Amino acid sequence: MLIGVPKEIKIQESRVGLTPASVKELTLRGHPVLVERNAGAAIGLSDAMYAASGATIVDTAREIFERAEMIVKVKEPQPQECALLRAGQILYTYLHLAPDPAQTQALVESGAVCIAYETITGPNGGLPLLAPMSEVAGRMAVQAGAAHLEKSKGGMGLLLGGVPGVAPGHVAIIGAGVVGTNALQIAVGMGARVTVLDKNVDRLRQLDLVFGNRVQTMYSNAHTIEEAVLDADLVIGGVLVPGAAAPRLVTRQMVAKMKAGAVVVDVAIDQGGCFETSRPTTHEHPTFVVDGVVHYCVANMPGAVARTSTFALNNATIAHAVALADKGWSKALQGNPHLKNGLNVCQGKVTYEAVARDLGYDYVPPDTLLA
Ligand SMILES: NC(=O)C1=CN([C@@H]2O[C@H](COP(=O)(O)OP(=O)(O)OC[C@H]3O[C@@H](n4cnc5c(N)ncnc54)[C@H](O)[C@@H]3O)[C@@H](O)[C@H]2O)C=CC1
Ligand SMILES: CC(=O)C(=O)O
Ligand SMILES: [Mg+2]
Repeated sequence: MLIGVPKEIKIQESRVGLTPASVKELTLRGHPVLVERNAGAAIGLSDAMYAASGATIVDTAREIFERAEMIVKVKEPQPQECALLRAGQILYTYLHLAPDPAQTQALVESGAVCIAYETITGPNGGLPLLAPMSEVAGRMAVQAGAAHLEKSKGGMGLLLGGVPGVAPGHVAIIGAGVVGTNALQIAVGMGARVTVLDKNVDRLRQLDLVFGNRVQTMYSNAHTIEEAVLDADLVIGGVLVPGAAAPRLVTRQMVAKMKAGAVVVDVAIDQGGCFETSRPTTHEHPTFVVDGVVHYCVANMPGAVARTSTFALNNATIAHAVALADKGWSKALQGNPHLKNGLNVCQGKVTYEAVARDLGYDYVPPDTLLA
């Protein structure tokens, strides 16, 4: 199968869909790979490294989209990329469709076979192709939050870990999944006081066993969320209902009552965000202020540490890329129910139930499209 890797074009996005090592996995199995010139140059992955792994370097994304049978990317296709997709072509990347009707419409119209990293499941549960980026974003969330608590960034002028004789800041983390757990690790490491909320009590139990009295665990409901958010200096949103738009758990009224100069980092923004006041921002302009509260809502946080993120992502994506290339999409999906859960749009149909429900499409089960 001919595979294509265009250079990412989202603002300040330097990750790349395949590393040279991943390219080699594919070329060694007889699958030719086209890589756009300079696709990995910004993170030290040169065209020469790709060529040494057997890739052919091509000058334009247009040529890659025209020729490749499978496109491997990182971020959701931007409008000019959607316009280049072809019927029957495989698109293997993050999509985050539920909060993005325009992209969904474009993918439906393309007729392409669109497999979303973020809804592929794992044999032990969880979302193994989302997890590495959630690890990155969860760790970064505390870093970003701490930086924006500084006066020069609009915050209240608070050092998260405190100093001897002065109390540390309070970090409230909503969602105790991969983002939440990684944020918690860093916040505890920095010496902050930490509260973590989730609806999944088993998850809270596990964190309690590991972190003991260094974190306070709370069952998540409207009451506990309000209590935690109003007392917090930094609130991190990391909730997820897989594939669906994020629940708006922190209301505009709660934000209005937060401390002046507090910071919220809405990691769940790529699924629409869990603060009513959130809207997506970019690494170029990462924050805005509502009612005196600094909002950091960057939808591609791992793009800021693109080198680490690219290697971590490829560790999780390459096995399915190889299966898709070896078997073709239909056989690969028939042979693996977890990969099948990644199919969001296929040949003009919406094949992921939560996306169909949130955006008002008819849901077509993937099995009806597998030959
Ligand atoms: N902005 C960015 O750059 C990035 C964003 N993300 C996003 O972060 C979000 C979280 O991802 P993961 O941690 O991997 O998901 P996860 O599935 O590991 O964890 C989500 C947690 O949210 C909890 N949850 C669901 N409803 C809740 C509620 N009402 N109250 C409290 N907790 C609730 C679940 O029980 C689960 O423990 C996703 O939307 C993901 O796409 C991930 C990576 C990068
Ligand atoms: C998960 C995601 O959206 C990202 O890594 O940008
Ligand atoms: Mg994102």
